[in-house]
Amino acid sequence: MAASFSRSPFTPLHRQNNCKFPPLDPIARVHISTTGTCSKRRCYIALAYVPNGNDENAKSRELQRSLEDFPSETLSKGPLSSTHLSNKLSDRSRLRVAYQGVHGAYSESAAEKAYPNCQAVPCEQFETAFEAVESWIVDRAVLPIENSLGGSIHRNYDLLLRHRLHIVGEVKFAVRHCLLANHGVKVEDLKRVLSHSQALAQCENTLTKLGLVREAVDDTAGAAKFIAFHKLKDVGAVASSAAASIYDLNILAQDIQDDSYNVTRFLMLAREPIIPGTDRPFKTSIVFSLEEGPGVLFKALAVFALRQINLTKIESRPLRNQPLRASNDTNNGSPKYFDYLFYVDFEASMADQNSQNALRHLKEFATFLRVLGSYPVDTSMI
Ligand SMILES: O=C(O)C(=O)C[C@]1(C(=O)O)C=C[C@@H](O)C=C1
Repeated sequence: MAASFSRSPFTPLHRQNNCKFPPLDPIARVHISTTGTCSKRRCYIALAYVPNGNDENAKSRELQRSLEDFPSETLSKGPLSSTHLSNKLSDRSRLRVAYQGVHGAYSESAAEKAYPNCQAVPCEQFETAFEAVESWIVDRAVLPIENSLGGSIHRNYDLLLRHRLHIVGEVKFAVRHCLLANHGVKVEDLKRVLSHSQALAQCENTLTKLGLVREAVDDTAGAAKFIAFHKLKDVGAVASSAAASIYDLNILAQDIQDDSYNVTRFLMLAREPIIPGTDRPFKTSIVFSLEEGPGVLFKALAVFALRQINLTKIESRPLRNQPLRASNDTNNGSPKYFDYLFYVDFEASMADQNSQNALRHLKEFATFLRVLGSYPVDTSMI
């Protein structure tokens, strides 16, 4: 039987016709529906924060978003005003932090590391976490952006651009994977293994040696929950030791990641940027696009090199919704180029004159430039 995990951003897993997944945890699991038709208990959220950008404005104006399984204190018969919402937020002593996955996911632990004593709020998809912050349902989101073994989480790069949240911090989290199975199941009984695609990639060598068929699902803890609920005897899960105890599974093998140093970097996202400082090491994340032409990327990176600004990450992503561009010597049959967005992290604060000069220089020839955030570097030892 193939695990049927939800791919639709708004369909709760347990509502899928062919999935007998258990009901979701009692703790708020945020489902934001654009149609507003799927909620048991519904609360209408007036979006107090209207992001810039025409698309987003249009979407925000719809205003009616249903929220399922949201704590009753925030449910109201009529639409909530922004005043209601901000009062609710200020009443609360604990920061509400959205993460993707279910209880026991690494992202939950990262959220708790980033914001100790927070109330971690599980979300089905990355996009749901972005929307939960934008619509004031939660205060922050903590989402993975890259891993030392598996590389970039491209989806979150794309969502950073599509949404208007600000990066206000980063947190690095050591990921130690276990092979989990139901009690009484031995390694040799296993035929398949479920986990998040990143987790499967991080355990490539071990899983290949064991000859297990890999199946990607939404998150590691969700995989553990699934095999436990269905009492599967020939399917294992790659997840944390915390997930093993939460879902009462046996740990067949520990530290199965390909390298003992397996670190995921998470971004902390908020509606408002923080004021960049110079009192401690800061990092700045930007995204830009360039004209096509020889040496243009070289020129863009030189604005940092010339000022001795160290780059820590560069990622390119396709520029969506933009037709392919023809080369300069346009004639029929001439080559067409893909357009790219370049995401760059550099080690400097936006409060530094040096950074401001670099970005002013880049703006002279970039076709698009946005600062995603300037935030303290996570210098904690892993
Ligand atoms: O599935 C989880 O437990 C997650 O928190 C997601 C996630 C990811 O998206 O990369 C987070 C950390 C690990 O790298 C593996 C998976």
